Amino acid sequence: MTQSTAIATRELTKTYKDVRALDNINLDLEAHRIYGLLGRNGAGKTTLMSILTGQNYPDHGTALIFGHEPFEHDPTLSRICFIRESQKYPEDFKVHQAFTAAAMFFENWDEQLAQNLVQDFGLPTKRRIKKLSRGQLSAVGVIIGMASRAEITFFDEPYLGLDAVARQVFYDRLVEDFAEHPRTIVLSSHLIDEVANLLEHVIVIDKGRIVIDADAEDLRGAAVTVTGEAAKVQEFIGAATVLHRDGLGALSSVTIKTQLDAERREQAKLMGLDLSPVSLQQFVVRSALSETATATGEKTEARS
Ligand SMILES: Nc1ncnc2c1ncn2[C@@H]1O[C@H](COP(=O)(O)OP(=O)(O)OP(=O)(O)O)[C@@H](O)[C@H]1O
Repeated sequence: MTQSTAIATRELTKTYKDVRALDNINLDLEAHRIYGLLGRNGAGKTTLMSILTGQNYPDHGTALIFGHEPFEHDPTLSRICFIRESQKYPEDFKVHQAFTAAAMFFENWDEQLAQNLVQDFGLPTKRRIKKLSRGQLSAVGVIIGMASRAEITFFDEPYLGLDAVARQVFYDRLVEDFAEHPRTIVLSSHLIDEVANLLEHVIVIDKGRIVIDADAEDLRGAAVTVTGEAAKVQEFIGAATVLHRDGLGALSSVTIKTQLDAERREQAKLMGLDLSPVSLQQFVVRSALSETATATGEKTEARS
């Protein structure tokens, strides 16, 4: 753990009866970066975030936030904001009362930012929270998460019900505000391509295990899809790791995990092969599936 480590976990494990929700999680998250926590339904994202925010505790292992275990540790908890998909507010609270309560709790609260976001989202602040639409409720969480300016902010799929325009407002404002006020953001999302440009680092969890923990920049261009005559595709890819394989008659399209240099690209061209980039979403989906297949003894090639 270094000075700039915001979150460190070692052998973090959590089991619910017969479900191993987290299995030996070892992570180091640096301060002042935007992390994507990605994974399928039930992968363990919420469990991990709830332990990191002191709302749950592990069976085994440690989770340190700025060097402290967060569970019932108020000085640490006051540095964290956790916005969940199913965020609960006190019964009968109006929107502006939720903001007032948040302003009292978070010492870096920025009221002007909150007001600007209220305008951006067109949120009726005098309405009772229980009367809000699903998207408006998400907007309340997004505003609290951003205006809190907490040193670590967790957004657990905060966009439920937000339309495409509102989601884009969220992403744009987050990037703008982060540039002026760097902090650690952990964003869990299923909409990987939508958030891809925001993320500096990507953590993918599958069945409670970390399957990818890498800088987003390294993942862009970490795979390529080669399409063309099946025999030539096979000759070109050689022993590269195959993430996905599709075939139609004599044609095949194979996604391989590799960075191609100019020479290899030229070679593909001379062989009449097409090269297409792989989006972060495709890469994550393919890699997670191939990791799962490896772990269960299946052959990736058999999964086309
Ligand atoms: N309180 C609980 N009791 C029993 N099982 C639980 C409990 N909370 C979570 N689980 C199980 O632990 C696993 C991980 O759940 P978790 O909510 O962390 O996943 P997730 O990645 O956040 O999923 P989603 O994307 O669907 O929200 C799942 O199999 C889930 O059913």
